[in-house]
Amino acid sequence: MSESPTFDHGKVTVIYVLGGPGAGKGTQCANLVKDFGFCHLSALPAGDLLRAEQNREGSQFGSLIQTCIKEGTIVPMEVTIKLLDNAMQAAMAENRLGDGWQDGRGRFLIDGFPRKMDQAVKFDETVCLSSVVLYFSTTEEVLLERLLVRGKTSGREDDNVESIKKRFRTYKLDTMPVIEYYTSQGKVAEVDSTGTVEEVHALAAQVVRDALTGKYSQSPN
Ligand SMILES: Nc1ncnc2c1ncn2[C@@H]1O[C@H](COP(=O)(O)OP(=O)(O)OP(=O)(O)O)[C@@H](O)[C@H]1O
Ligand SMILES: O=c1ccn([C@@H]2O[C@H](COP(=O)(O)O)[C@@H](O)[C@H]2O)c(=O)[nH]1
Repeated sequence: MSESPTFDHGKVTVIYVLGGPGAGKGTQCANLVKDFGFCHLSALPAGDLLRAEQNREGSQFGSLIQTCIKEGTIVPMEVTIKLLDNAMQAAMAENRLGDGWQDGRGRFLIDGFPRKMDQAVKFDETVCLSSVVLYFSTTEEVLLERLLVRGKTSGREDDNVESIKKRFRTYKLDTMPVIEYYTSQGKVAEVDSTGTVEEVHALAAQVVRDALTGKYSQSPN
């Protein structure tokens, strides 16, 4: 028997944001939230939620998350989906004002998720059916260069050549099939993220505008 989702996708718009490690997902999500206004759009970075859980005193998942992040592997879906579901419920409970947040409505950019097919299917079924995947594509050379620059100041345990290679492998093995799956459903909007932050932003903003006006769903939010 299938569970009914926590959120009605006719009221809650979920935009998954995918792309290789260092493609610019976090940078673009932050700019999109600024652009569309905090009241209109909320960004939930899955990796940040996992890092916060890793550092939370008493977390039973701390060392599991730490190992997965260092090894570039995917944390078991139950952990990540629960964190995202909780974060979405907390955002909805804030009773935000503004377009898209009245009467049980909400709009979320879920950054860096789903990374694996099992997560994609489970989240769509049990939390909220997604509207579209905003997919940032570029070359591995560009990704590597950006990550090594970020690694000079990020303090992230996985911004080093060894972990980056593992993350690239996981991306190809686990995440590309997710992108292919949603492509076959006509739900992927690909944005070339090789250009400047501003150039990429202009393209991504159009995808979000389209998603918020119902281009990718039957019931506009
Ligand atoms: N268009 C761009 N041009 C040049 N540098 C960029 C661009 N977009 C992002 N960056 C830089 O590249 C690095 C990676 O960007 P960001 O953290 O947004 O990527 P990400 O896709 O969220 O990465 P991860 O999946 O590893 O969390 C950052 O240092 C960021 O400042
Ligand atoms: O859905 C997810 C998202 C992330 N992870 C793990 O976190 C790291 C870092 O993620 P970033 O998006 O680059 O911040 C990633 O390599 C995975 O190990 C995950 O398991 N599931």
